Amino acid sequence: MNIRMSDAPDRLAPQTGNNVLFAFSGQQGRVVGRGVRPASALPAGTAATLAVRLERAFAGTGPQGLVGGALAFDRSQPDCLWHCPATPTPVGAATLAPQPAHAPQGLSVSAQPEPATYARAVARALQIMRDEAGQPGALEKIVLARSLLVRAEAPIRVEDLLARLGDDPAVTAFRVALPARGTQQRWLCGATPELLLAKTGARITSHPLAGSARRRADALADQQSAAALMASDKDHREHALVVESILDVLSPWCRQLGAPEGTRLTSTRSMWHLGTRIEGELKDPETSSAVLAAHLHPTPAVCGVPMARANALIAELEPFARDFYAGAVGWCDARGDGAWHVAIRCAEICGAEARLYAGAGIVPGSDPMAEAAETGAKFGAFLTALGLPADAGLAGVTRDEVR
Ligand SMILES: C=C(O[C@@H]1C=C(C(=O)O)C=C[C@H]1O)C(=O)O
Repeated sequence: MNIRMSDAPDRLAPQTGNNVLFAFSGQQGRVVGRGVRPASALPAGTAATLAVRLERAFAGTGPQGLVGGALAFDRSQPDCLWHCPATPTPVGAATLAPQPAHAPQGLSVSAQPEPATYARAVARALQIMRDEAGQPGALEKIVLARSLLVRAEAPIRVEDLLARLGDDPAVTAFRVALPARGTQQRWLCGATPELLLAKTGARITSHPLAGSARRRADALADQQSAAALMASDKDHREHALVVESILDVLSPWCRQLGAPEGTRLTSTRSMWHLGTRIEGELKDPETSSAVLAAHLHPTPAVCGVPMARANALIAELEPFARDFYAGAVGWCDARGDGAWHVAIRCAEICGAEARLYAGAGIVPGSDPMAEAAETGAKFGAFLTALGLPADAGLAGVTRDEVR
């Protein structure tokens, strides 16, 4: 499908009140859902009840509504979806177009955990892989994340952040209102390069990424970094597990499915990735993109193989709950057409605090401190949007890996 920005329809869903509940801007189009909190919330639930909840929501408001929001990383945790009954309004009334964006002031950054602690968790996962190798159900891949807590002097303005994050044409900038914490409004806000699933009619597309290298300011060094990634056996193994899993999950839903272009290099302003575009045709074009996204996630790009084993170890090895990080964010209309993205390169914003997350896939052959450096590089785009140095996430990573 791959809608070019110029062809992509703008969808605005303003109705009751003008509070933005979700907004997306990228190659899949520009979508803004507005409504009133908490009245516009879809009853929360998990993937098991999503199809029924969507049907009920759209039955109540006719074909013009939009549902959008976030699916939690942990499949047993409730989603956070908003239903915006739409009345078409002229495009331009609400935009995500770049605007003067003011960077937050007086920022402090603390790593949680420190890179060395993160590297020890990676080493532990690698030991488990060695111990289990060859056994049925052995751990083959796990994605471990770390976090940066950024504190500002005053509440962080998500609309300013979004304008800055959307500056890279390779990403989809997003913000999704999350359930409030006490009286504080919470947002998940980010710039994801990874398409989990988009659907138009019977056509579906997924563009998984796995296997990463930091981009370099020097053109030659940048090309060398890309070439090394394309030649890396470890990164191709890490990537292949994701593609296989997505093909396995989608194939029962599809009359045709494939990855005609194979695996290629893809890039954002700060990272190189291995990516594979997957295209398919649904048996039933009425199947909602939200339902398919809920079945697909979390893919081994953010969790691991086998999924349940990796999920349990993530809870044990990471010192924080992922909540909506590494879940899915997106939107769909009454026909189920829409786009869902992997919720990465993002942060939870609550008042004057931003909690940033970044993870890296671990397979046999991974090097713990190199993975800490990779996560450090993945913070770069968000840190830049906050007005911080892109390499602030590399503090505490040993010198060799930062070169
Ligand atoms: C988990 C993240 O990114 C994922 C992991 C990748 C990797 O391990 O190479 C690459 C892209 C994403 O699928 C993240 O950015 O937090």
